[in-house]
Amino acid sequence: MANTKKRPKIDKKNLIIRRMSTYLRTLDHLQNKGVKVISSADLEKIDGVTQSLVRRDFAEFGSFGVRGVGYHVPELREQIARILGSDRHWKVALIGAGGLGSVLMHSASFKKRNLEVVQIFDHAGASVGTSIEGIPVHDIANLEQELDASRIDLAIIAVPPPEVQGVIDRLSQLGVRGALYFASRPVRVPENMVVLNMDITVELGVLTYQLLES
Ligand SMILES: NC(=O)c1ccc[n+]([C@@H]2O[C@H](COP(=O)([O-])OP(=O)(O)OC[C@H]3O[C@@H](n4cnc5c(N)ncnc54)[C@H](O)[C@@H]3O)[C@@H](O)[C@H]2O)c1
Repeated sequence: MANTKKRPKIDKKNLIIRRMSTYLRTLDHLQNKGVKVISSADLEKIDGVTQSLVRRDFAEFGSFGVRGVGYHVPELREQIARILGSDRHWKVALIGAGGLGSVLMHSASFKKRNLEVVQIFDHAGASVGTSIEGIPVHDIANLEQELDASRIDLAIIAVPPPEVQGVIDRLSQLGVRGALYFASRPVRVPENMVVLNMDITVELGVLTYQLLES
């Protein structure tokens, strides 16, 4: 039997932060190109949102921009960076220095958001004893002895899927408050942590939902 239940609109409040992060990426790009002022119409063209949604998103956090003039790029960039916490310095532990971990270490993404990897852990026998971008790779067996929980704000977890939960639980015990992992599987999130997942299968589900709606 066909499901007649109304399908909720996808733009729920929890997506605002995600869009704010997207606007910040755009503003970085515009600032690098020397653009000084933009309108919500410009953001609409670049980020695929409506002008009214841009304005509503900003209104959640205060009043930005000047009516009839638009948004001053450096100022708006600074305001959004402050909202997202990207204006402060975050210390990161990278767990898993294989293919993805190495790519992330060499990418500009961390620097763009003021993230600094200060410790790296992997399995003995893999890259332990080497260093990436000048950061030595430590043995995950010694995590409890060597992870400096007072210095680490969050962890990036790039280990094989079956290993992710164990790593999250150990980080939680050590008092690490946040983690991002990439495996395509759910995890139990400890109460003292914020855990996010980047998974292409999830994004594809969101995309196909939106295609059904459009
Ligand atoms: N979301 C995506 O689009 C995407 C893309 C690529 C990979 N991934 C996921 O990212 C993760 C890493 O993938 P990869 O290609 O870098 O794999 P990889 O096998 O190249 O690297 C994994 C690394 O983790 C280390 N490791 C294994 N168990 C560990 C543990 N308990 N503690 C610390 N280190 C450990 C291994 O020694 C290895 O160096 C996987 O979960 C994979 O599914 C996701």
